[in-house]
Amino acid sequence: MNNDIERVLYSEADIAAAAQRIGAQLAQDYAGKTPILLSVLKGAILWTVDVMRAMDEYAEIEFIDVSSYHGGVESAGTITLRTDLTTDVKGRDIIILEDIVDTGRTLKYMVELLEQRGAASIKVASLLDKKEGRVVDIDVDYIGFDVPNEFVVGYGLDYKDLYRNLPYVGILKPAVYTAEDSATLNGQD
Ligand SMILES: O=P(O)(O)OC[C@H]1O[C@H](OP(=O)(O)OP(=O)(O)O)[C@H](O)[C@@H]1O
Ligand code: HPA
Repeated sequence: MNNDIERVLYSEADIAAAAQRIGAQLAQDYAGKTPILLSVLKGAILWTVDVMRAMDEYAEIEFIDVSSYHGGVESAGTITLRTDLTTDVKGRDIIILEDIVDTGRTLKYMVELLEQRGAASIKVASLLDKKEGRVVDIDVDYIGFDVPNEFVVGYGLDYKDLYRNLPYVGILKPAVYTAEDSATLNGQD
């Protein structure tokens, strides 16, 4: 699996430090508020457990499962709500936990959904912010790293549902997806 990575961008230690930094900042900013940490599955799983453990403040943890990449390297442009959250967010302070904000479509969808449901406040804490990928106008409030415009995997981020279990974030060798995509096109997959 490591052989498929062109270059490591953020090591396990880099990511741990970012989670500590953001967890501590959230504890300070949300003191006495008991926010909901809303983890966006599946990509944000590792980021969620690391940030929540670094946040020394009362908080509830919820999950929502949305997808637009369907395992590939391009956003489908439409968001599929696979599993909704069951908690009432009306009047609550929400912190969306994301692994990456790229085109911004997933985040925009999430913010609109939470606004419609009457959330009191909505902020986002993302491990990665790929600003060059943006196609909708939306900002990230708490950023782990500004990531270059490359397709990255690891620490929750996937290609075809693989690589999420790498402890670091790295650039996937383009040969991995170009080879697989052309195999698919040729009916070999
Ligand atoms: O800013 P965007 O272009 O919308 O991309 C960001 C979203 O893409 C990934 O999810 P994906 O659809 O791959 O689902 P997954 O988390 O289950 O892998 C990632 O976890 C974000 O939620
Ligand atoms: O660079 C990425 N890698 C994995 N998943 C993603 N979802 C949006 N951008 C990416």
